[in-house]
Amino acid sequence: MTLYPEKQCAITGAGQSEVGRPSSRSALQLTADACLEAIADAGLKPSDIDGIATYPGKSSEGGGIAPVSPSEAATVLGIDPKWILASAEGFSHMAPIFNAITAIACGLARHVIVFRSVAQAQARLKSRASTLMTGSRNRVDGNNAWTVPFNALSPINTFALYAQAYFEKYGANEQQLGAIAVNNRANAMHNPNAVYRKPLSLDDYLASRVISSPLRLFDCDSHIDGSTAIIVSSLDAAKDLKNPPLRFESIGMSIGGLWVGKFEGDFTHLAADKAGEMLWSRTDLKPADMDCAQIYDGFSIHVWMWMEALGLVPQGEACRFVEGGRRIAIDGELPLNTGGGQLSAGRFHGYGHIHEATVQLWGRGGGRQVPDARTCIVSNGGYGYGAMILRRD
Ligand SMILES: CC(=O)SCCNC(=O)CCNC(=O)[C@H](O)C(C)(C)COP(=O)(O)OP(=O)(O)OC[C@H]1O[C@@H](n2cnc3c(N)ncnc32)[C@H](O)[C@@H]1OP(=O)(O)O
Repeated sequence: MTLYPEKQCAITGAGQSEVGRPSSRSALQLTADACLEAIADAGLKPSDIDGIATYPGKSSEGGGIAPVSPSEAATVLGIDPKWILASAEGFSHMAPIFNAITAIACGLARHVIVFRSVAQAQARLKSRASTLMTGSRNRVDGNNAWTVPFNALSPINTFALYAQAYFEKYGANEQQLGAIAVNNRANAMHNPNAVYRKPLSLDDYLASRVISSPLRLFDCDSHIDGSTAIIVSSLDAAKDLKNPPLRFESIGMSIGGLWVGKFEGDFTHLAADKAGEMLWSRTDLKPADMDCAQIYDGFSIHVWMWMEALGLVPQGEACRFVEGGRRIAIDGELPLNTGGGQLSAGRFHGYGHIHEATVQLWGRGGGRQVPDARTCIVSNGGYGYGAMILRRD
């Protein structure tokens, strides 16, 4: 019999700090704000939390990408966790959540707090180079050795290649890509925590500066300071809490394929399709059963590639599906990135998407609420890949 650890777990609380460009609060203060809000949202006390995890763990490289460790957070929260995940690299930014699920299913914890903090806006004030792939170093290694020597100093240079290849293979155009940015911004206007809330038209998009052809300013996510936290609880422990549990219906993960591997030389795919295959193999639900979708958007092109990898649309069809924005709007057939995504709400490394899934499933979306949303698919990552389906019964 197949065991599905995720089906024994649920999200029971969520919190998000203020989001700044930059914030006047330190990364640790922002983390405490988000975590305390999530704990209170679940109807728990800090002493109830017995596990803690973050992505990717504290980084000594600076750049504000991983400014707070689980032990620092545990200290300011006054919690005494029995299960701690100090470094969670691997299959995407969802790695600490999937690890928390495993720990809970094994009986090592009942309520795990998972947080993601970023201080990239503060870091950029100190050094414009801080968010380049080289950081402040003059040597690179690992995966960056495949790109940096060819002058691809920022992820945008890599993903611009993907966008160009997609345009050429599937006959897509910039108006279709612009539909992602315009849709996200329309939704962000109803999200008080989004960093960009000024109206954005397709003409504004087309008039914006090209950063790395064909990607423009509004195709890029934006560096921020902030923190998001969720509480992952055992289903058993979730039953008597404040919020209806948001069950993990299924999870999927994969890694590889960006630099070398299956799709080497094919810039129209991500290896995210393996995460999609795993996701759908663990549920009876189908893509058409999704009430909304929070799809990773480090750059707008990620959305097309993720939609196809998850089977939400056939390969090569995402560009036409999103065109004009009607089908992906809040009242469309697949409401997409309902909180503004990273393009308009800020670069939370996918944790904004997870937070927005909880907003929708708990009916907290106000002007951006999808009526009676009960299922939400969330995807995360552009180098390693994670996906999940959350549902409210
Ligand atoms: C797997 C992955 O996730 S890969 C994705 C990785 N993501 C990235 O690498 C981040 C990509 N984004 C960037 O590098 C930067 O945002 C850039 C290059 C697009 C823009 O940076 P800069 O040219 O330095 O612009 P700068 O940050 O000075 O901003 C100037 C103004 O432009 C506007 N602006 C900047 N970035 C954005 C954006 N992404 N969206 C909308 N408006 C923006 C804002 O009005 C900003 O003013 P503000 O600071 O008051 O908000």
